[in-house]
Amino acid sequence: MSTPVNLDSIRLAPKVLLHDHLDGGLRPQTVIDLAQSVGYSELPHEDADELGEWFAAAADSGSLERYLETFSHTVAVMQTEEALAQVAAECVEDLAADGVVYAEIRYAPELFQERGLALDQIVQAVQDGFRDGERRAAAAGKRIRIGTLLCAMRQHARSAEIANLAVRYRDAEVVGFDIAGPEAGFPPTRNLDVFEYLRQQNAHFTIHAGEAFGLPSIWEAIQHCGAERLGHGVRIVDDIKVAEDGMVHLGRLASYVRDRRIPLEMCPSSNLQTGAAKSIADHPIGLLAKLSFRVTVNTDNRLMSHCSMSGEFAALHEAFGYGWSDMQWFTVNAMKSAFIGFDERLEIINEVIKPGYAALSE
Ligand SMILES: O=c1[nH]cnc2c1ncn2[C@@H]1O[C@H](CO)[C@@H](O)[C@H]1O
Ligand SMILES: [Zn+2]
Repeated sequence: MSTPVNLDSIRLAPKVLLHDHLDGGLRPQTVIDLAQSVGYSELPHEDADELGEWFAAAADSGSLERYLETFSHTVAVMQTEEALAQVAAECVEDLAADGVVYAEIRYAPELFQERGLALDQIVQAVQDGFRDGERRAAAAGKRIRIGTLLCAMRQHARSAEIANLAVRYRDAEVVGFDIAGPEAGFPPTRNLDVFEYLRQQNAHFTIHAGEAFGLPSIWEAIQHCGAERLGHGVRIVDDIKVAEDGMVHLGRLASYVRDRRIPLEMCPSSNLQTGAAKSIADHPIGLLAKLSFRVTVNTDNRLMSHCSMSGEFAALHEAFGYGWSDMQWFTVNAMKSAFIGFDERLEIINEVIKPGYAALSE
């Protein structure tokens, strides 16, 4: 008999996470502890529960720009190598405890130079933390692997440097590049030379697009920049018409995204907070999954959106009735879309994901 689907059983299912920000996933207590050790006194609360609630409420603003303001606190306490390594190791522990077996975690190295760290020191500290977290998870009986994505901030002008950093560390589990930050006013085409460089290096990249801004941003990300995946990409629904009789018509861009199997890194809870969707039940993920786009489910920022991979799956189960086979589909979609090698992806699908779901749905 199949295991009933609930938050506890979903935590046992193997899950794959492609879109999660390191500086958006700290434990509230760690924010407090690090603030104390680095002498940061601007936190709005000194109690972990209250601080956690504050982040979720402050990020619940209906605007991406205001959502992003909350990162000033997490970024402020991550300015030393020790802090970066601790946050990275705890991130892995938390994901492993939630049943995540493979995750790509992203962050922008340029944000952690307020106290003079060099970009290389930042990347090395985070990589050390991830390896430490993988070992701690293994000691607790959990198998997890972490790939790193380096982000450049759209509003800054350092993307060439960061892309170069990503390429230099690609043999040390930095698996790709991304651009993040406010979308309106900062089109991805500001970085065309950087994307050309990455393609010439045979390097992988995704782009935050179609979250706060619509189709032009998605079109530029794919057709001008050559993004392999879309961070969010929710607004692709603007190119899909569903008639009253249920007939669906895909515009040329939506057709291209579906035909080319371009992965959508969807983050339902985060989208409710930035105003990209009204409720989980209204979230375009339902339609896009039904139309067999290559949809993946992600957390974006576990602290700000007060969420987890299991929590996202549980919310989708409630809104759309998804069961184990749907969750396996999302998970295999994500694993196929990861930036690690084909043989490694296949191994995780066959050795971990399929047996994991088979055990739950038997
Ligand atoms: O959903 C998002 N859209 C755009 N930018 C984001 C989102 N979440 C986080 N960041 C930005 O990415 C930086 C690097 O991790 C964060 O500091 C935050 O400013
Ligand atoms: Zn994001």
